[in-house]
Amino acid sequence: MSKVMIALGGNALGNTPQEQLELVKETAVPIADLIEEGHAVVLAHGNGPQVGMINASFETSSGVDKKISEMPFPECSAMSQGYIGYHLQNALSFELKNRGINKSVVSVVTQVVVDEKDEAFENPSKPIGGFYTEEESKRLELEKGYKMIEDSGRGYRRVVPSPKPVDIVEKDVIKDIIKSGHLVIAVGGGGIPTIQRGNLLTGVPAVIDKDLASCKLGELTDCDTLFILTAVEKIAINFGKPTQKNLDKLTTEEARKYADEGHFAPGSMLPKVMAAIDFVESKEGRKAIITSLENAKKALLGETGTLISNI
Ligand SMILES: Nc1ncnc2c1ncn2[C@@H]1O[C@H](COP(=O)(O)OP(=O)(O)O)[C@@H](O)[C@H]1O
Ligand SMILES: NC(=O)OP(=O)(O)O
Repeated sequence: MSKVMIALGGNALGNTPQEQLELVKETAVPIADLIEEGHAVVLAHGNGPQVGMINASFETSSGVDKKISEMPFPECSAMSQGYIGYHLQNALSFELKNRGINKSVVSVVTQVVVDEKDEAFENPSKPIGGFYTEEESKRLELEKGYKMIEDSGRGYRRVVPSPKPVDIVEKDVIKDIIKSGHLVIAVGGGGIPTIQRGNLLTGVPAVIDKDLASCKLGELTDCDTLFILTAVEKIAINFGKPTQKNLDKLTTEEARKYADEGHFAPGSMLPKVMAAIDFVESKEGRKAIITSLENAKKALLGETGTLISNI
């Protein structure tokens, strides 16, 4: 049995709180399957759509009603961890109880240390919030000073800095929860990005990539498998072209070569592949699997998904 660090992608959560509350019931099933089979699981999730929505809502409301204040970005990250964690806890507890599995599910509001000199602060690249037309995007750039980019043919989105995770502040308590046999949800949305000066931790306006933060948490909690669950069953070269070829297995050297050749889109698949490479190379014997949520069980048995491994 393995110890699995799961990074849950956007399709596990949907785009609105109402959609999310329904979707997490399905999301809980493959996760409970893994637990039922005896695997130890640590769970992380994204927050791009959610943190963007929370921040934009406060900005808009505070412009209309002066009794509503603007919400600083790190607090928006904390709120996103809170409500996503609440939905996941609720759905997972239900699914586990129905199977007679006696485990509590708990979310840890997680702060992740970043380097204040990380060059990502000068180069916003992480898409958040909803999708806009080109016209709306130009207006948002002018009116709100947002930086907007076109996101993989899906429309325009706001981008914010995405520094690399350096350390996880709550790592010891997360390890204790795992040791106690309960299910922990941590580094939600990549964690709240935090600058550390001595004992003082200060949140900063940014969004850490959840796949990179999951890689860091998987290393710190000594997981043997990093499981990146997204919308595709396998990763591909020549993605979206007539020559697309899905990949079953690749070494970190092959993965790096394909990444250098530009096969993985920067705002979406590239960070997943980079997180997988980092995780596999962090300790001999570690492996990473990228697949879809519904294929999680089969992928862990080696029947589908893309396996990144040097064994
Ligand atoms: N080479 C590739 N192989 C497979 N999928 C790719 C590739 N390049 C880009 N993608 C896209 O990346 C998406 C996953 O990224 P994203 O939607 O940002 O992830 P998340 O599930 O974490 O929200 C896939 O659904 C697919 O559309
Ligand atoms: N924080 C983060 O990586 O979120 P998404 O996976 O939703 O982009």
